[in-house]
Amino acid sequence: MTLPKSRSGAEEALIESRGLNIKIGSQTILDNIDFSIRRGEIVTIVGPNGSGKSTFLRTLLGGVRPSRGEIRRKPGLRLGYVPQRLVLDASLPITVRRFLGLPRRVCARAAAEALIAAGVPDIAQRPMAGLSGGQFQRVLLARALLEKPDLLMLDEGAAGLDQPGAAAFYRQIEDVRRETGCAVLMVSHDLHVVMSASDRVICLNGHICCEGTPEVVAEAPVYRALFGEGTQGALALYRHRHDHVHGEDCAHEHGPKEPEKVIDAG
Ligand SMILES: Nc1ncnc2c1ncn2[C@@H]1O[C@H](COP(=O)(O)OP(=O)(O)OP(=O)(O)O)[C@@H](O)[C@H]1O
Repeated sequence: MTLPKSRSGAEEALIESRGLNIKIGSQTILDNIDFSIRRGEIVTIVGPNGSGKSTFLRTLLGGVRPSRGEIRRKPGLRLGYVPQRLVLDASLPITVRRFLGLPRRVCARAAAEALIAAGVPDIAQRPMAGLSGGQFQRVLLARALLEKPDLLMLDEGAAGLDQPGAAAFYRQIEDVRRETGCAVLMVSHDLHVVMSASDRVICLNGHICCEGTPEVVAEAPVYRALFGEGTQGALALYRHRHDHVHGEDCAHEHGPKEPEKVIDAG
């Protein structure tokens, strides 16, 4: 389905979901997800393991069919996707340049530009098997940028990188956003970085627990219940026992009713 033209003149969402419900077998993975993202926004989804983050991205990408609700895309929307993990056969003798041309051939110039935009201009002739974790992630980013995406989606794009590596990766994402104007939707566990690099954060746990600016979400009791206190920027992820009760309007409450101490996110 495509988005209708905006009557208000406000910028249309690139993609949005309304009342989205995803079931796999008899298990409800996601329920009642209302979401939208606009050009130039950086939105991060946080949530404990198994909370439905990847499933949500896959649903937006069209790989998972909603059981209920709808997804609407701006006509002609171009998506770029950096997957959570990609395992290449280490014995496969493939260079970065060749990898970027799979499964669709790309010209040398486009490949070079994508590598520059991803911050690794000099590695085109390097074997994929010899790349560091950070370089590998940037090649995946370059591959997503080849699509010239309106919306770049990253599923834990900085997974496996150390803190400085992850911070540098997210700075690169911000550069890409600034230079191309694309929107960015990312799943991340790097909460300390996320909190500084996002315009908006969505805390997911099968449903949207809270959302808003990083400052607002960091103060929300439900977020604190999920993620606890930070220790030198490395916040522990706790498996969430869903023991909080939402008020009628709490699912989309932007912030706590009473101010609380902001956790140390950084
Ligand atoms: N293809 C599938 N078949 C069965 N169950 C699935 C499938 N895909 C996801 N699930 C289940 O859906 C739930 C959400 O999984 P998902 O990968 O979306 O969570 P996540 O928040 O991205 O987790 P993580 O942080 O560990 O990557 C999990 O309970 C998972 O086991």
